[in-house]
Amino acid sequence: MRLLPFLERNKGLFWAVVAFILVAGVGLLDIVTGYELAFSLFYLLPVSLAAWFVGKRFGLATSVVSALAWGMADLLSEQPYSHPAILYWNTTIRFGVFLITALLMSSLRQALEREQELSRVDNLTGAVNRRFFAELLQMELDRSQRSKHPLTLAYIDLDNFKAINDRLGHAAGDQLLATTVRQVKGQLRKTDILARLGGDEFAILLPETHMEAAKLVISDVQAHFLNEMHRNNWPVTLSIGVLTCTKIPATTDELLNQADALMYAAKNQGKNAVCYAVYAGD
Ligand SMILES: Nc1nc2c(ncn2[C@@H]2O[C@H](COP(=O)(O)OP(=O)(O)OP(=O)(O)O)[C@@H](O)[C@H]2O)c(=O)[nH]1
Repeated sequence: MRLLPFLERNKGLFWAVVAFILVAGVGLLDIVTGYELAFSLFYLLPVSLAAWFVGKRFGLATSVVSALAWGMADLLSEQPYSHPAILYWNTTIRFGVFLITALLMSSLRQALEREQELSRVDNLTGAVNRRFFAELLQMELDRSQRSKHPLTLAYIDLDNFKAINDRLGHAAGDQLLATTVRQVKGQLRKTDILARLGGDEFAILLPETHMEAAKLVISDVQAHFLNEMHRNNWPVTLSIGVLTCTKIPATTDELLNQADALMYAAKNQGKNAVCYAVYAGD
């Protein structure tokens, strides 16, 4: 099991409490052991946890509390200083170190989140990419297995898309692909997932959806898409294979391959068509 995703399962409140307990624990140890033993490093743990798991603001608050706890430990240890201001100076410097740590941790976290987001979506259209779609599909298959509810997968391929590239240029083709995603997304629920599988191929995952409900969605998708193509004078249609699973296939590939085969059946019917089937196991 990977450690970070495992730790991420806990809520912010949990980490806020952990950070608070750690600061209090380290502060107490610092007081009990006196000024000879250094504990600076251990304050960095709650500061880092707070900034990473809860957020920048809580990281900053933990930095203040940690610097104060350390200052308090110094004060109570009655360590002799050549000037009383030294205690305040040291506390400020420690706060600075904690602050920098908290800011670095929260920036790192934000960069990681941005990176994850970018690795999950297709740059051109903003739809989920193939790799992340496979992960989401697996999660939905598992959920469907538990709930015994059906799910539906639609495999979509644009018809005659190459002609747009050839006639109007690649940029127009790109625009058409982005428009496709916008149009299709507009007809879906928040829980449905639209992915660009590559080139001019897309997939829609409709969780908790049986065939009759899927037919309504697909018919809306098709109607809005064709309307938009007509408006732009783009002679492009959709070939769609729609597979509803009442039993859960062993792998996501099996599901995708069967939906792909249905899409090809629709193409072979002369394009601009939809083929439906139910996956009920072998
Ligand atoms: N503009 C653009 N074109 C792309 C992109 N990715 C793939 N393509 C082109 O999309 C075309 C897809 O090929 P096909 O599916 O065979 O073309 P088609 O005309 O739709 O063929 P049918 O599906 O048989 O109707 C190829 O010409 C690719 O070069 C992209 O990101 N942008």
